Amino acid sequence: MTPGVRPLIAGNWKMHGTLREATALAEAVQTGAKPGAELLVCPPFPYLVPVGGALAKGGVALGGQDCHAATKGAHTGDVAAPMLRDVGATYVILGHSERRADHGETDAVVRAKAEAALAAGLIPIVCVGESEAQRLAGEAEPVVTGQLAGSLPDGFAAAGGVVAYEPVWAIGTGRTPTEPDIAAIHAAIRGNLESRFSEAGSALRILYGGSVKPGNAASILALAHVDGALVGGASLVAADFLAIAAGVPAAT
Ligand SMILES: O=C[C@H](O)COP(=O)(O)O
Repeated sequence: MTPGVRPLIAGNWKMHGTLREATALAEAVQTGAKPGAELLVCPPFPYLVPVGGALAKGGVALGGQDCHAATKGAHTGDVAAPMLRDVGATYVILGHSERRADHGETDAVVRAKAEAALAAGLIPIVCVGESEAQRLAGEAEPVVTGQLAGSLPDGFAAAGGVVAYEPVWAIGTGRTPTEPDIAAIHAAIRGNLESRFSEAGSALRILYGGSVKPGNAASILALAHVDGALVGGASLVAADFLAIAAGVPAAT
């Protein structure tokens, strides 16, 4: 955890759930939210408005899982950043490895989307992370710093942008890097952010994602430069998501 930085626990619901399940989950998260970490949920697009309604009492932020780089136009099936802002989202996840893999999103595409998010007043959560082959080849750090260089727009730090480190091989697998390995990559990300954005880079939040569960969250969140978590599967169960948030070190 970075001193003085409010941690962020973000739930990426991916392509899961029904309308009824989404609103019930949002209500349960809001009811159980405790002071401490900032909480964020990112439902599928069709559920943004009802989930936003379920969160109307405040205390839990709403985010999208992607946006287009353009503000409007002939882009069938896509959603523009101003539309997300219009329905109450304040964050948007960008460059998730599933988007990079399923939709061929390059660093340049992610950067363009992040610029659109910033222009719309959304805080981008830009995801980076190495494949298993890259880790085994000892390339995790250069892969991640290369993705940062290509994906982060210049206005990222001024807007309080968030980086999420998600090793691709740890997503949904129940496997995680060792804590020293997580700490090493987060330290490298911090160094990269400071070298590009100077002092502002010291306060940006760096989330860890990849098989975060109630049982491993507290020790991961206690690591230096781990300022929260991007949670997939465990964010679909309110009790688990809230237990992860409860693992944030008390001193922060
Ligand atoms: O965005 C979230 C990540 O992809 C992590 O997913 P997971 O917690 O199911 O491993």
